[in-house]
Amino acid sequence: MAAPTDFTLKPHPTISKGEGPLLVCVLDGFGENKIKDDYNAVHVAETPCTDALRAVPGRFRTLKAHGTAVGLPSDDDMGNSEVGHNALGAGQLIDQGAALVDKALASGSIFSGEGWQYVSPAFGANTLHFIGLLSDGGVHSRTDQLHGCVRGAAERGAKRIRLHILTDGRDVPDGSSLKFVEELEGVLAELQAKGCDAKIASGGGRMGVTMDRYEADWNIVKKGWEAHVLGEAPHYFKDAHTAIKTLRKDDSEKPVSDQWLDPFVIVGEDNAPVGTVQDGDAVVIFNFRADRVIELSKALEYAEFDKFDRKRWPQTRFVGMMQYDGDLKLPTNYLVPPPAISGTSGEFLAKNGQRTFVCSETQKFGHVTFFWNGNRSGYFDEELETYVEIPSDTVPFNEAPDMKAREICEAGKAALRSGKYDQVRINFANPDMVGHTGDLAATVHCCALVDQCVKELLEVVDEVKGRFLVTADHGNADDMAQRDKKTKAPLVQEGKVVSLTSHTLAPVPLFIGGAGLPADIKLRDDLPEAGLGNVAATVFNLMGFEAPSHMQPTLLA
Ligand SMILES: O=C(O)[C@H](O)COP(=O)(O)O
Ligand SMILES: [Mn+2]
Ligand SMILES: [Mn+2]
Repeated sequence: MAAPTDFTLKPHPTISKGEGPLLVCVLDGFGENKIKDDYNAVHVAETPCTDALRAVPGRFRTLKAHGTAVGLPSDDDMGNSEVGHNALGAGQLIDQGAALVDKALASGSIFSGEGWQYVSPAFGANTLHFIGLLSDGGVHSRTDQLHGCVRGAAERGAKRIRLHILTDGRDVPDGSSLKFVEELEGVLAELQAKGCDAKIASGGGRMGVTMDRYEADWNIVKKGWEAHVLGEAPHYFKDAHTAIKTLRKDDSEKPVSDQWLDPFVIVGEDNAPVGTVQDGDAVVIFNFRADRVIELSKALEYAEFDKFDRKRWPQTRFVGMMQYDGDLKLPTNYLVPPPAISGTSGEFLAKNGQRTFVCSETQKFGHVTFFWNGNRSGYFDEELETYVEIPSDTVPFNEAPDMKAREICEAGKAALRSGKYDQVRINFANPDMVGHTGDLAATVHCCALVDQCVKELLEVVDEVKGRFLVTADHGNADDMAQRDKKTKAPLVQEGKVVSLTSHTLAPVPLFIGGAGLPADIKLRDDLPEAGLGNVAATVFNLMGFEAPSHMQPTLLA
C-alpha cells in the first residue's frame, strides 16, 4: 500500500465522540476455542465478566487471528503477537516476515539482494554462521527456510558453515528439538558429501539463551554470546544430538523443556570449539521476527555496547533475515526487505491531536507500542502519547502467574479516570506467557485474574462514561493439550496428557460496550470472515471518527 499523505480524520457521520475515553484492551493469547473441555483454560477458569460480555446481543463476535487473514503464508499458521498487533494497530493486511522470506526463497531473489552480496565475500576463506531458532513453528523462523539458505550458501561457494541453534518447545511441541536437529544434520551431511564443511557449533534453549526481548534480561543474550561467539558454555559435547539428549534429562523425574536447555558448545576431537565467530566471518540471524533478536543484533553490530562484557567483538559481515528495527536501521544489512507498514492507527491519532495512554509489562510492552505502530520504535508525538512499561518478573511465568496484571489494571484505571486521554490501550500478558509454560493450573488461574482485571477496568469505563473494545491477538490459553488430529481427544503419554505450549488456531473474541456507547450501536453481522485487521477501523468509529479509507472495513453496523 502506498503511504497515505492525508492524515486528516473526519468526524463520523452518526457516531459522535463519547464523553469519556476509549479503552482498548488486548488479552494476549485469550482465544475463543470451539473445544470447550478441561484443557481449555479460558473455559475452565471462573470468568464472570467475559462470560457476561459474550451474552450481550450485537456486542460480541469472534475474529480470525491466524493464517492468511493476518498475512501469514498459509491457514495452517497459528497467529502470533507480532502479526496480531501489527494487524490490530495498522488495520491492514500486511504480508508478514514468513511470507516475504518464502517469496524471496522461491524466486531466488534472496541470493541476489544486497544482503547476500554483503555476506558472500566471506564464503571463500572465512566461516559463514547461522544463528536462530531451530523449529518449524513459523513464529520467529522456520527450518525449511534455514535449510534453503544453508543449501543456497553452499551452492554459491560457502566452504565452511557453522550453525548456532536455539531449541524451541514453545511454538512447537516440547521435545521436538531432537527431530529438528536430526533434520538439520541430514542437510549438513548432504553438504559435507559435496565438500562443504558444515556443522552445528553451539546452542541452548530459547528462553534462557540469546532470545531475550525488550531488554527483560540481558544476561540471556550474554549466555548466547559466550556460546555462539566465544565458544564458552557450561557444557561441551561432541555433537548436538548428544547435547540435547543429555541436557533434556528425559529419563529423570523432571525433564528439562526444550525452551530451557542450558547453553552448550560443540567441540572437535581436539576438544576445541568447532565454530567460534572470528574477524572476517559472515553471520546470518535467520529469524524473520524481530523482538527476540534485536538484542543480539545490537551486540553483533554496535561498536559502543555496554549491556554486558563481550570480551571479544569480532568484526563480522552480519546480516539479519530482515531489518528488525526500521527506526534504528538495525541491522544495517539484511537479506529480505521488511513489510512496509505505514498509515497505522497510532500515527493517525497523533496527527489528529488524540491523546493516548499505552501500558503493558516488559514482555508485551513492544507489542502495544512497536508492533502496534507498524514495527516503529518511539513515539509519533511525545506530547500526546504516554507509554508506560511495567517491568516483568524474570522467573518462569507459571511460578508467578499473576505477572503484572494487577499493576497494569491499576495503571489503566488511573489513566481512564485522569481525563487526560482519548484512548487507553493496554495488554495483559498472562494467558499467553503462562500458556507457553504448558502449566494448565497456572494458566486457569491467570485467565480468572485477567477476567477480574477486565471487570474492574470496565467499571471505571462506565464511571467515566467511556467505551471499550476488548479483544485478543491470537489463541493460546484456550487449548493446553496436544490432540489427536482426527478425534481432537487430548494425547496421553505414560498416563499424562501431553501439554500444548504453543499458540492455537482459534479465533479471538471481540467485545464492545461501555456506558458511553449509545444503545443502538451494534456489531454488523455481514462480515463473517473479519479478522484482527478490522479492529482499527472499529476503534476509530468508537472514538467518533470515520476510519481512514485504506483500512479494512469497520465492524460496526
Ligand atoms: O516469542 C514468544 O514468546 C513466542 O514465540 C510467541 O509468543 P508471542 O507471539 O505471543 O509473543
Ligand atoms: Mn500474543
Ligand atoms: Mn505467545
